[in-house]
Amino acid sequence: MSYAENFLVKPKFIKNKEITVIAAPFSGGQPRGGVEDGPDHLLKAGLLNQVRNLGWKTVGGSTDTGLTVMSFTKPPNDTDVGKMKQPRYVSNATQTLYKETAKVSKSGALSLLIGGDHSLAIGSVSGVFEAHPDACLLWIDAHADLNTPETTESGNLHGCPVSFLLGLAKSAEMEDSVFRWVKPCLATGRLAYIGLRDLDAGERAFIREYNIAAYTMHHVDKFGIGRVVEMALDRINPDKARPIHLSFDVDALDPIYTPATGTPVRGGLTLREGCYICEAVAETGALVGMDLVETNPALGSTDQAIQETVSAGLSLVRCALGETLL
Ligand SMILES: NC(=[NH2+])NCCC[C@H](N)C(=O)O
Ligand SMILES: [Mn+2]
Ligand SMILES: [Mn+2]
Repeated sequence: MSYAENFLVKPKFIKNKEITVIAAPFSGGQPRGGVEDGPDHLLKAGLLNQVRNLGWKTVGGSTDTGLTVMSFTKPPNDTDVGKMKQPRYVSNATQTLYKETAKVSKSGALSLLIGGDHSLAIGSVSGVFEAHPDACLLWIDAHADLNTPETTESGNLHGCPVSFLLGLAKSAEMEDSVFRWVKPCLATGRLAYIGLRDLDAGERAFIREYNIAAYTMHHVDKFGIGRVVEMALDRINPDKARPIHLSFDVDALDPIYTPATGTPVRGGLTLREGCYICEAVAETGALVGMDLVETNPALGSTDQAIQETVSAGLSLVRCALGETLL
């Protein structure tokens, strides 16, 4: 038995332990420069080889090395639509990503998105759910990213992807807008959050109204991460039959571990708690898609801060792919 075969994750919905990495150097969903360099840092730190060393076959991608590096161009005259900032840029980018991700997922491989800001999840989740329509979504984040074009206070679209996926935006802004292509693919009962600690008023109202499974840092303290993950998965995947998409915003972790990110919030998950979530998902064998987003190397105050953020991100990916299973 080879060293790689020794890793025990047994993917239920993925062909031959195949994976394609999609690098999306995109920052249009928020105002801070640098998050577009996240993928490059993660790749230079050895992401592809680390994935391969866990027995995954990196397949497909534009260069047939299992990696697709996307490129995005800013459309001219991208004026605000309602409160939404850079709506055409985000719509074009996420639509392109959606098509790429759907292709990967339909090929039977696991789709791993490295970002880039969290607006990208409009595309990655749409693409994964096209191939796996019965999937559920675990969203690990300090934020709910559940604002609609009406409720957003900042206008930054990285604060809105979940509302698009759920189809919560009701206004004409959505119907006539550049985001017409987004088909709501997610039901409120298939979404769970872990790590929340910075919610806007509109987001809190939606969580209550739709009874969304939302575990804040308070719940993590109260029940411990083990129970929280169990409760979250019981809510969205009670029969354990559904594929799982894991969308991980590095700001879910405490800024002690991931300082180089655009909207850090103190009082977050420890690195071990973040890894535990990923390990618990790996254990199910049901992972079909993962996003690792919001690594912004430009916001690390020292080289060490950047390096720690990148290596924490890599740990999360490896744990989700089975590194620590015995
Ligand atoms: N993906 C993120 N880091 N999102 C932060 C969102 C912050 C805030 N709730 C907003 O809508 O602007
Ligand atoms: Mn966040
Ligand atoms: Mn986020």
